[in-house]
Amino acid sequence: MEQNKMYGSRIPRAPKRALKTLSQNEVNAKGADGAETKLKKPRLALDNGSAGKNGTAEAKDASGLDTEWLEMAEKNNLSVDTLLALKMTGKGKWDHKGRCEQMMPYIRQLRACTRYLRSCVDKADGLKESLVEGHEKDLAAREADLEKLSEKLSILGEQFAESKESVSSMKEKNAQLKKELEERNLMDMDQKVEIASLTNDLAHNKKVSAEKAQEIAKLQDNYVKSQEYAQNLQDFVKKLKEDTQRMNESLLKIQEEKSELVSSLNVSKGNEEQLNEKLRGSKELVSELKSQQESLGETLEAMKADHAKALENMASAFKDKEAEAKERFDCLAEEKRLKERELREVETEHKKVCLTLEKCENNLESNRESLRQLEIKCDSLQSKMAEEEAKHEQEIKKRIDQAEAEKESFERTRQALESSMEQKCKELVDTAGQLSETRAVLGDCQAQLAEMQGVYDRAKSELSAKTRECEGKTLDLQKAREELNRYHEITGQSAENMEKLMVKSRALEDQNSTQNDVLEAIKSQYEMVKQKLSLYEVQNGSINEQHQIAMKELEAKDRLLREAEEQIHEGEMLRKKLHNQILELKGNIRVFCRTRPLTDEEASAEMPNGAPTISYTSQGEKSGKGLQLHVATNKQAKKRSSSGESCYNFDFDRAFQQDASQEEVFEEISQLVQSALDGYKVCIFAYGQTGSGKTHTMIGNSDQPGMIPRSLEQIFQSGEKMKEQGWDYTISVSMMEIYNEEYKDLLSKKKLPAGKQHTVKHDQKGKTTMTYMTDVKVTSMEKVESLLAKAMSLRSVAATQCNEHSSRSHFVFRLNIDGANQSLGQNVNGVLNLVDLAGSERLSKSQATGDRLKETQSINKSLSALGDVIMAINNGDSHVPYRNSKLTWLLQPCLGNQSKALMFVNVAPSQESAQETLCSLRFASKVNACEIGTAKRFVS
Ligand SMILES: Nc1ncnc2c1ncn2[C@@H]1O[C@H](COP(=O)(O)OP(=O)(O)OP(=O)(O)O)[C@@H](O)[C@H]1O
Repeated sequence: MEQNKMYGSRIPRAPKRALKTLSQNEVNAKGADGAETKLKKPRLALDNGSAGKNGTAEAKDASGLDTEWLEMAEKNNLSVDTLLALKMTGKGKWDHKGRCEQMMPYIRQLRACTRYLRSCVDKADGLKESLVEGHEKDLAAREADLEKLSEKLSILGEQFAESKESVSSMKEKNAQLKKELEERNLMDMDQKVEIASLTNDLAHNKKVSAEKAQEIAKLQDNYVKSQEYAQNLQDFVKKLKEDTQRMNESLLKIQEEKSELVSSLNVSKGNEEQLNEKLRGSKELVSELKSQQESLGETLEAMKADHAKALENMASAFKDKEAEAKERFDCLAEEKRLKERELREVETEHKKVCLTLEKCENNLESNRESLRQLEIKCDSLQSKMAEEEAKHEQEIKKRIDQAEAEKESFERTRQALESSMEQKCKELVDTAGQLSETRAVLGDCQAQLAEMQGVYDRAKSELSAKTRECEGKTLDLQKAREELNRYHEITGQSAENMEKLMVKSRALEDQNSTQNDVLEAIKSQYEMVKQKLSLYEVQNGSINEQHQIAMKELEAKDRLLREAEEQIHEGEMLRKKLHNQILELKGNIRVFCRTRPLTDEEASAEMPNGAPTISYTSQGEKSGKGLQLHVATNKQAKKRSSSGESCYNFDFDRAFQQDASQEEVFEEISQLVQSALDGYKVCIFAYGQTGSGKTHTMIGNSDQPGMIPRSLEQIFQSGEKMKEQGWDYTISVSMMEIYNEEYKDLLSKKKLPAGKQHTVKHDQKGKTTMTYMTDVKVTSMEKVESLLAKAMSLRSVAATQCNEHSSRSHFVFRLNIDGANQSLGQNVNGVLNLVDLAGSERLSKSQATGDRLKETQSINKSLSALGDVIMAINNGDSHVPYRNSKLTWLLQPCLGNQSKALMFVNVAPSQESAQETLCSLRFASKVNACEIGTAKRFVS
C-alpha cells in the first residue's frame, strides 16, 4: 500500500483491479516493508471491523461469497457508493431518535456490504494464491525445461567438443597426410626433375648417337664407296685379265705369225732351193760363161751366205723373240696367276672387310699392301714391258736396218747384177738369145725378188702392225699406269680418309661404347626411376585413396560439425531466448545487494556479543535474497539493544553477504555481460553510500579484480569462442566521469577547446555519440587494465568524512561492442555501461562544506534524478526526465524500456552507517519494484 501510495495511491476499487495489482505485486514481491505490505489483502481500505463479530446471520453462496449484501442491494437498489453517500434524516434537526432508528439498518447494510467485500477479497486471495501456485508451477516447469535444455546443451557441447576433437585429430591426420603427400610430391618432383635431366641426357645421347649414326652412315657410305672401288678394282683386274687374254691371243697370233713366218721361211727356203736349183741351172748355163758365172756364183754364194746368215739371224731372232714371248707369256701367266691369287686374296679380304670394319681396315691394309706389291709388280711389269718394248724396238730397228741393209745389199747386188748384167748384156748382146734366157731367168729372179719384196713388205707391214699393236699396248699400259696412278692416288686418299675415318670411327666407337655404357647406366637408372615412380604412383594412389577416405571422413565430420554447430547455434539462440526469458522473469532491472566486510574500526564499535546490523535470510525461498537491517533506536548511544531497535526486511534478486568474493558476485552478472555481446544495451551500476564498497565491486584491485575487468575478460573470451561460430567483434572503450554535472574524459588529459563541452547524442537505434570523448579500440586485457589505471589516476577523488578516498564523481566505463557474422549476415551492436556511482551520503552525515558540499549536492541531485527516471519508466509515464541529470541523459538507452539494467546496492554492515544503509536499501527496493519493459536486441 505504501508503494501504491508512492506511485499515485492506486487503491483497487473493484476486486478485478485488486487482483491485477496483486498479480503484479506477486511478480515484484520483493523489497522492504512497503513492498511486503502489497502482498497483504486490501483490507485496510475497508477494514472497519469484522461483520462476524456482530453475530449477524451471514448468507453465503456455494462459491463462498457472502450474498446477503447483494440480495439487500438488489432489493433496495443500492450500490456501495449510494450506501456510503446515504444520510440519516430525522423529522427535524433534533430528531436523533429517528436518525438512530435509521442508523441500525444502515449499519446492518454496511456490515453486510463489508462482509461481502471481505468475502470478495478472500476469494481474490484464493484466486491469487492459485494463480501464484500455477505461476510457480509454470516457472518450475520452465526451469525444468531449461535444465533439460541446458543438459541437452551440455551434451551437445560435449558432442561438439568430441566432434571438434575428432575433427581436429582428423585435421591433424589430414595435415599429416597432406604433408606426406607434399613430401611425396616434392620427391616426385625431384624424381621428375631427375628423370627430366636423364631424359635430357638421353635426348643428348640420342642426338650424339644420331650424329654417330650419321658418321657411321658416312663410314658405311665410304665403305660402300670402298666396295665400289674394290668393284672397280675387280673390274680393272677383269680388264687386266681380258688384256692378258688379249695378250695371250696376240701371243697366239704372234705364234701363228711365227709359224706363218716359219712356213714363209720354209717357202722362201723352198724358193731358195728353187733359186739354188735355178742358180745351179744358170750355173750350168753360166758355166759356160765361166768367169762370169763363177764370179756370179761366188756373189750368189756370198748372197746366199748372207741371206742364210740373215735368215739364220732372223730365225734366231724369231726364236729369241719366241722364247722371249714365251717367257713373257709365262711371266704374264704367272702374273695372271699371282693376280688371280691376289684377287682371290683381295676378294677374301674384301669379304672379311665386309664382315667387320676392323677386318676391312686390315683388308684395306693388306689390299694396300697387295696394291703396293701390285704396284711394285706393275712397276716391274712396266719396266719389263719397257725393256721388252725397247728390245722390240731395237730388234725391229735391227731387223729394219738388217732389212734395209739387205735391201741395200740386194739393191747393190741388183745394181751390181744389173750392171754386170748390162755389161754381160752388152757383152752378151751378141748372145742375146742366150742372154734373153738369162734375162728371163733374171726376170724370174726379179719376180722372186719381188715376191721376196712382197714377203718383206708383208713382214714390214706385219711389223708395223705389231709396232702399232705395241704402241696400242703401250698406250693401254700408259692408261693402265695412269689408272694405276689414279688408283694409287684414290687408294692413298681413300686410305688416308679411311685411316682418318677409322681413327674417327675408333674414337666414335670408343665414345659410342662409353656413351653406350652411359646410356646403359642411364637406362638402368631410368628403369630404376621408372620402377620407383611406379612404386610411388602405387603409393601415391594408396595415399590418394587414404586421402580421399580421410577427406570423405572429414567431410562427414564437417557435416556433423556443421550440424552440431547448427544445433549449437540453435541451442545458443534458445539459450539467449531462455536467458532473456529468465531475465524478463527476473525483471529487466534487477537489484543485487552487497554488504562489505566490517572494517576493524567498525568491528570494535559494534556490540561485542550483539546481533549484527545486517542479517541474512538463510532458509526458505528467500535464502540468498532476503536480509534484515537492524537499526538502533537509541540514537544517543548508537548501540543496539534488543529493546531499542527497528528491524527492516528487504528482498532483492540477490543479497551477497560480507564474505562473498568478487568471483561469486561476477558469476551472477556474467549472463548480463553476455547479453551485451548478444547485442543488448546493458547497464550495471553500483549505488551506495560513500565507503560502502562500490569502487571495490566495480573496479576492485589487482588481487580481487572487480566487475569491470572481469566483464572485459569474459567479453574477450566469449568473443574468441564466438569466432568459431563466425562472429567477429570490435570492442571500443571510453571512460569518463560526471563531476559536478559535467562530463570529463578520463582517457585524455587534453583540455577541451575553449567554449566547447562534451555533448551526448542518442540516435533512433540507441547509438550514443559523445563529442570530444576518447574512444579506444581494445583487444586485450592488458590494454584495458592500462586504460583503467590511467582513468583511475585522473578520477576526482577526495577524502570525506565517510571515506578516505571517496569518489566524488560518477565513473562511467562505456563499452561499445560491434559484432558481425558474415555467414549469418547479422550485425549486433551491444553496449555495456559499467558505472561506479558517487557515494550517496546525506549532507548531514558528510558534513561537507565548500567544494565538497557542491559535489555532494550535485551527486545527490543526479542520484535522485536516476531514481526519478526509473520510477517514471516503471509508471509508464509519457515523459521520462532523462535530461534532469547528465548521468541519466548519458545512460538513457541503457535505462530505457529496451535495455537491461542491474543495480548493486552496496551497504556497510556497521550500525554507524545503518541509517544510510536504510536509505540505500529503501531506494534499491523502489528500483527493484520497477519494471522497465522488455529488452530489445539490436541486430541488423
Ligand atoms: N567486499 C569487500 N571486501 C573487502 N574490502 C572491501 C569490500 N568492499 C569494500 N571494501 C573496502 O572498503 C573500502 C572502501 O571501499 P570503496 O572505496 O570501494 O567504497 P566506495 O563505495 O567506492 O566509496 P566512494 O563512494 O567514497 O568512492 C576500501 O578500502 C575497500 O577495499
